[in-house]
Amino acid sequence: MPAFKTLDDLTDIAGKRVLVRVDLNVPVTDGKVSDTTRIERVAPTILELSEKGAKVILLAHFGRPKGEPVADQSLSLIAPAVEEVLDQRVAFASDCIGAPAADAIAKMENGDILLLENTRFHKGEEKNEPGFTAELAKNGDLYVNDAFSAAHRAHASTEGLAHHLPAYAGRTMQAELEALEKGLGQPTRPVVAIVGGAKVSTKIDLLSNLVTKVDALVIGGGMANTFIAAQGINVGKSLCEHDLADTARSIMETAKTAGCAIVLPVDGVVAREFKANAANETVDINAIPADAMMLDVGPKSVELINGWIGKAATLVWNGPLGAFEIAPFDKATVSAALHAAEQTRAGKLVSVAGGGDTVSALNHAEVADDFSYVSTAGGAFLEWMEGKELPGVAVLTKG
Ligand SMILES: Nc1ncnc2c1ncn2[C@@H]1O[C@H](COP(=O)(O)OP(=O)(O)OP(=O)(O)O)[C@@H](O)[C@H]1O
Ligand SMILES: O=C(O)[C@H](O)COP(=O)(O)O
Repeated sequence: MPAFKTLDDLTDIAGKRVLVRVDLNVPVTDGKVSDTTRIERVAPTILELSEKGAKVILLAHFGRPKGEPVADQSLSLIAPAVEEVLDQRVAFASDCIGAPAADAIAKMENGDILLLENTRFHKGEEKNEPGFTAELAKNGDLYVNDAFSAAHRAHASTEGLAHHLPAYAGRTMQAELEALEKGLGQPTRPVVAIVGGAKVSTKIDLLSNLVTKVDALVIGGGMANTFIAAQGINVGKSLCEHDLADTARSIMETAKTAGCAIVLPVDGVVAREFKANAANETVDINAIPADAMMLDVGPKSVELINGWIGKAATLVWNGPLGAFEIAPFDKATVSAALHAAEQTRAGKLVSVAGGGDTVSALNHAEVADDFSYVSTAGGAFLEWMEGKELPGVAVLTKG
């Protein structure tokens, strides 16, 4: 375990302004939070600080707004869900720096909770700009980072602030690292990783290292399309990063050298519209129509994937196999989740899954409680798995 200060070291904090970085990047459907797991996980830290009389000021990002305010990425949309989970009033400030933040903080009483607007509405956040970080730091006396799932980002609110204020790990940060170390510190082989989802460009690079650590890498979801296209197969209108074809090919080469099997879909469920119950058909991977998109892996692929889950002693999973939010494109994810849960219950598998939507998919399949461990982190979890130093964790250990 990294040596950092925790909430146990924060005793006399009544009246102190504590900036708490949390991850509120939660799944939203039709404007409503569809999975509150990430909020539930940070609730203990928020409530403990509030009970100790601190003024609890929440910092978070939501989506990828590129340094400009975007209405549907405002944290005001998430605030009601935070209030509901905490069962406490949560005030909201329309900016994370400047007068809106300062005014809202000035009104706080001891124990109050305030949520500041999306940190990514400012370019300085992702650039970890000293000027922006100093503006954020003005609003606090202490800094607590409880956003393990954003700890792979060296941003102002996840890394920079720890250089300005006395810094502490929150309860979830602590618990995630302990649980991952326990479950995956020395994994029993064979280790099978499933990587799917939609964040292709930010996750694909991680795979070249991951294939040297695991025995098989199953690629599904939007991630698979880039690999399929890299083999010269037409993926029609599927989510695909064609300019990452070389990266995909090089990952497959690295995997071959490392003796890691790469498992790609052999069939897919395609549709012309990205919506629930869209007309769909199951096709061979070589027969994706030019005007259609693959929204789920097909039944033959599911059989293949479940076979690999059956062979695994340890399963590491980030990213759904399809667009599980819209029926019937949840079938592959649900089937693999049920199989992994069954193997885990039978004591044959250590199953660790992580990621905002991945957790939501496991909840949808009603098996989250059957997995050995469910992390809130997706990208951060994969980077941890690679053995990479996470900037948001490393900075907390610097004293
Ligand atoms: N074939 C596909 N086409 C389009 N979208 C897909 C496809 N397969 C999965 N997805 C989408 O991927 C999204 C989840 O991907 P993502 O990489 O964000 O996973 P995650 O578990 O949330 O990880 P993280 O916590 O790192 O964000 C879901 O919204 C799902 O609809
Ligand atoms: O959802 C996540 O994995 C974290 O909140 C990080 O989000 P990001 O990939 O947009 O940095």
